[in-house]
Amino acid sequence: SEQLEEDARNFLNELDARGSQECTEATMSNWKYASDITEEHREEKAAAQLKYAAWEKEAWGRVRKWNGKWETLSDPFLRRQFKFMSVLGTAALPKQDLEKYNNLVTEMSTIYSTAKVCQYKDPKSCKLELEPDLTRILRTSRDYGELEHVWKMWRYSSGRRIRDHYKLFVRLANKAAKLNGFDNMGEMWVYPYESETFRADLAELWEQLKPLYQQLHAYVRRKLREKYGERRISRRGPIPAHLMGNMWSQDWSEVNDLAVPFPGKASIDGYTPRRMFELSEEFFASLNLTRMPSEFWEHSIIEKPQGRDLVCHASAWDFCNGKDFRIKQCTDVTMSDLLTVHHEMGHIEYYLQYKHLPGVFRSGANPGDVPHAGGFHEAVGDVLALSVATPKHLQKIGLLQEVHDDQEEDINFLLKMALEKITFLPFGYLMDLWRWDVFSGKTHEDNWNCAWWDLRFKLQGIKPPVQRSEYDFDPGAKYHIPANVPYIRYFVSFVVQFQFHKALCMKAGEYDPLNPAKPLHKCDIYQSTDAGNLLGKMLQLGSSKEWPEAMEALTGGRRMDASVIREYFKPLENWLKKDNERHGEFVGWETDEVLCTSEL
Ligand SMILES: O=C(CCC(O)(O)[C@H](Cc1ccccc1)NC(=O)c1ccccc1)N[C@@H](Cc1ccccc1)C(=O)O
Ligand SMILES: [Zn+2]
Repeated sequence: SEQLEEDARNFLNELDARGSQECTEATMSNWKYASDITEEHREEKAAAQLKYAAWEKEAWGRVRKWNGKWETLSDPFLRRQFKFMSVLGTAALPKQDLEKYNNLVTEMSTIYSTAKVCQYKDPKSCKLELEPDLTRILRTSRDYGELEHVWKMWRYSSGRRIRDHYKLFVRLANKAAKLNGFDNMGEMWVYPYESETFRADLAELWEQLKPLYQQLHAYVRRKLREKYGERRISRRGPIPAHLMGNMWSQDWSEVNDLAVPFPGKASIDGYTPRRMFELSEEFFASLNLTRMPSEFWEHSIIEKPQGRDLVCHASAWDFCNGKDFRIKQCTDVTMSDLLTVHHEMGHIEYYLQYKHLPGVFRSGANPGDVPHAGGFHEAVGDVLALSVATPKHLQKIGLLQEVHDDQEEDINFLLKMALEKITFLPFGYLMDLWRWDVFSGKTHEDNWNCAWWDLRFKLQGIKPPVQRSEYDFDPGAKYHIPANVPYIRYFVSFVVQFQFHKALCMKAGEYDPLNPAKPLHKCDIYQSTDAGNLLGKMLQLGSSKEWPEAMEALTGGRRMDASVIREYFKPLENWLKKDNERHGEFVGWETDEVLCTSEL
């Protein structure tokens, strides 16, 4: 009835106004702790989280009174708000359990963010931190022993120390999931993807992408064998995990110099973090998207503050008041961090584009909210970075001197992109494959670490440089596990970002499937307001529409489609096949080594 619609609209508006206020308060306390880890800030954050949970419970109780009525509303925009607000989340836990749950996540995240490691050459000096120290060593050192030391000691100082916290966390997480009507927390995490076939679709995407990954793996293994010798890198075995230039072997682009036969690297020396952020803002503005508000520049933390502990892992924050948006990032002046800058700015741009929507359609950065269409949020900045990374664009902005537009440079460029994008796929997939199995009980806590290395071997074709056991907890050495941030969103993003890129490139006239002079990997959408307007229209939807509908608005398609990323890398795939054949490389990996012993 008209009256019911009217009452529902008023009811939701009132909840939304109060919810934004509560959200602002809670986010501020969360920010203060994440940017300055002190006991006082920890207590304040804990209290604010309980206060926010009390509000969520009150709102949920009032929404329930509409059960049986809201389903009959004719406006889908209203129905969808009720649908989202009907799932309470972890606030469903009894107060003591919720307090314990929150404290465990904060404690695990703090152990991770404050972990220190001793120098390889000087065991008495133990002040090395993940950012920037260990990240730099992993990226620049080619000393096998030093890399092994850093890889092992990081896991000793982070993952191993949170194993027991994680046991209790899993129990409480599953208790919360059951109180929400889910079998376990893994089911609650995939619910926002609103698709019965979501997990099957992911498995199919990986099957379609595995052949390309295996070709790349075989090529890189040969290059690393040539560098470190046959004894360390066997012809048919998995690659030792500490040699890929990244602490988690999730991005191999830093071994680019070993893998890519030619120099000609772009350099960002002489830049400052502020310039890096302004460069990114410039790109968004060139697309007729929104520039950063003044509060952003005023309150963001874009360089690591000295003299205090903080969570350095990058994040983008929405303070729920339509004005205050911030990034916290311990920016290092490197090309890799320039990509992270675009990634974080993409989150902020999404916030800015959908800030007019009701709060329930604005997915937040808080790990608590499982953002709907999480994969899109993770893709926005990366889509722009696909244009920025092209030699054509890097030369345009003065980050690359000479550009010769030939086949050699093409393969060179595609190899670097594959070392960043293709090598990530198995990692992006296995992170939650492992966690879903842990939440469902399929992987028992006595086998956590060896189940992790089974997946790391099976999907990534890597092995630990030193044997592991169940005294270790290597998943805990990756931020998103102690911080309880779901990860499948990144796998989704790495697939859909190429679908978005293709649609925007066509709109910008930069890509033409019938014109070999305009292949997808050479496209740069910079300054295309047509492309920007199309992207903006999708961003303004937030999660007010189901994600296939949002995708259709941009790409015309409704499914995740691996054929686009395969098309982008086609020239490289052909080149790798030929090169691996020419060298008689074995494609794939096998081992009879025991990577992890399950004795406790
Ligand atoms: O973790 C990140 C970047 C941090 C973030 O922007 O995804 C951040 C993670 C986070 C931090 C604190 C609480 C929750 C999530 N996510 C956000 O800031 C965020 C999340 C959802 C909505 C809006 C912002 N990237 C992943 C994967 C990745 C993505 C892109 C390139 C390379 C690698 C990684 O580093 O392993
Ligand atoms: Zn992100």
